[in-house]
Amino acid sequence: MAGPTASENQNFCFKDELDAFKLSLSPNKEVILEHYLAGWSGLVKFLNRLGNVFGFISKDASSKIQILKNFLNGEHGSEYFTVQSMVKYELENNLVDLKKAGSHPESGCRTLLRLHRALRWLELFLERLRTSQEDGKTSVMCADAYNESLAQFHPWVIRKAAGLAFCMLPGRLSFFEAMNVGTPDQVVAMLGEALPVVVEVYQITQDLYAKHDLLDIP
Ligand SMILES: CCCCCCCCCCCCC/C=C/[C@@H](O)[C@H](COP(=O)(O)O)NC(=O)CCCCCCCCCCCCCCC
Repeated sequence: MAGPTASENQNFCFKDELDAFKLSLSPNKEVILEHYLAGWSGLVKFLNRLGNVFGFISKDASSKIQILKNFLNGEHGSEYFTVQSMVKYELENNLVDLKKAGSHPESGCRTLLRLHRALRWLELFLERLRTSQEDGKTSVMCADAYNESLAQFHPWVIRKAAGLAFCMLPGRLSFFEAMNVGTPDQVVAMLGEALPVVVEVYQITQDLYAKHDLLDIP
């Protein structure tokens, strides 16, 4: 795998990507979709830098980001300003398949739920990275975080493919370097600052989805 060139590095810093999640929190603690999606796009950009073996993961994430962007830029875009307004709008207008896939297989609510579940994986993985020792293995941290979160929603074949892809992750130091944040200590400090934001965005969305009984939509 060829590493990123210096000029690519100038355009990328993992901290910026996580900052988008901070921006996604409105003053009254709603989640602004545009910034939430920018956060995800940044993560996908990072994943693409790690190599082609993660292509099937980044493709799926990108297509979900795109579905939501299309709503945001579409005729009813203003209804999609926050995750809260999206849920209200789609539910009030019967735009969500709540029990089984029907006429709205790609609603904003179900699409965002997939990313939301992945955000929990991100939280667990980043926390493991943050507290890892020098000899820690990113592949193990990633697999443990996945098994504790997203895996329960995936069929066997996806779990298998994901497990194989995790083995191709670079070691802890190269991984930190790819983040382009600075020394390992600086990466750890940045993660310590960024993680509470990811946790908060996750929790707000989780509570909202639980309140509307949306956590299991197909
Ligand atoms: C750094 C290693 C990255 C590993 C990413 C871990 C998550 C593994 C997810 C495997 C997903 C495989 C692709 C297919 C998924 C879909 O079946 C499934 C269900 O969708 P459906 O209901 O429409 O069918 N989709 C999903 O669950 C959504 C997955 C979204 C994954 C987003 C992953 C973005 C990764 C960003 C990596 C950033 C790493 C940063 C660390 C410092």
